[in-house]
Amino acid sequence: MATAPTFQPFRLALVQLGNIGASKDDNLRHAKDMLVKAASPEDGVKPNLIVLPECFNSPYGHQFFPEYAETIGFVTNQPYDVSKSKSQSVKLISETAKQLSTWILGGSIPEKDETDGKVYNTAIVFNPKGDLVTIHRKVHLFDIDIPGKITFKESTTLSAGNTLTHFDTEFARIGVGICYDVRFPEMAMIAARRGCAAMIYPGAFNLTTGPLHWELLQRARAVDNQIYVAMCSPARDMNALYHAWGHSTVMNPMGQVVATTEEQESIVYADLDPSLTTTTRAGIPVTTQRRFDVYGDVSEDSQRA
Ligand SMILES: O=C(O)CCC(=O)C(=O)O
Repeated sequence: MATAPTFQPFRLALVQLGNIGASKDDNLRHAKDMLVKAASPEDGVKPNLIVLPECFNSPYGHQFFPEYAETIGFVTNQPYDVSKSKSQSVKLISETAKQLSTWILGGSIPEKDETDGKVYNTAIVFNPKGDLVTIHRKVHLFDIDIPGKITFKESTTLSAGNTLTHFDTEFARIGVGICYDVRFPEMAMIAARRGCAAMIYPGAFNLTTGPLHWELLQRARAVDNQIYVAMCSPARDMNALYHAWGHSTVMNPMGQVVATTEEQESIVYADLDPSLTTTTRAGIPVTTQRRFDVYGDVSEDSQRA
């Protein structure tokens, strides 16, 4: 894998999007309006990277995924022509990234792959020219059953992705996961060991696991790996079938909350600082104290990134 770009200071914005309803056109229009708003904070410092939440163009629920799914047709290491894309969401977020001249991690959308007929939960990443640089298909599907609290089975209609995803910007290498992926420490561990400055997870926790684990998991991934970790949720809508936790958050490599919010629609800004990563790693040097003679290095055996 190529050497990671040097981590430079950069500004991240998380759009905790509200009003995600049945109309995809309305959802996309509102996502665009909020991206435009996020690009113009009050202090005038435009974010380098703006993130949307999981499933920003459709209601969240396995029954909705096939109906809202779009064909993207992205193949790693092959040129992708957005103007010929069949995906309405890809076209719109691409156009917005270009208009704002900023990176956009377009949360996730239900994606139908025409070659295998399967539906995935897929994040889409655009550079400031509007090119689709990579996609990430959720690797760990959200299948849980906590009796009397929450039962959810994404695998009813979704298939799992099989690759890890990192992308290089002019300011850092960034790792991508989606929501439930945050529970699997290997993904963040591999990303950190391959030079990612941050792991970003569009996500939509709920009112049971949100208060229990949302912040804890981000804190854990950040402290384990001494990286920044961010999660971007939809706003909570008590009229929707799924009640998202909200609380989009950015955690620093010391495991401290840099920026967060409550459950309503909002935009969270954070300035990511490479010198904090450096001092964290120098002060608590776990990155050089690992005992790979006693246990394996999971980043060595994972080829797919
Ligand atoms: O892990 C959790 O508790 C929630 C995960 C989730 O909502 C998701 O993967 O969409």
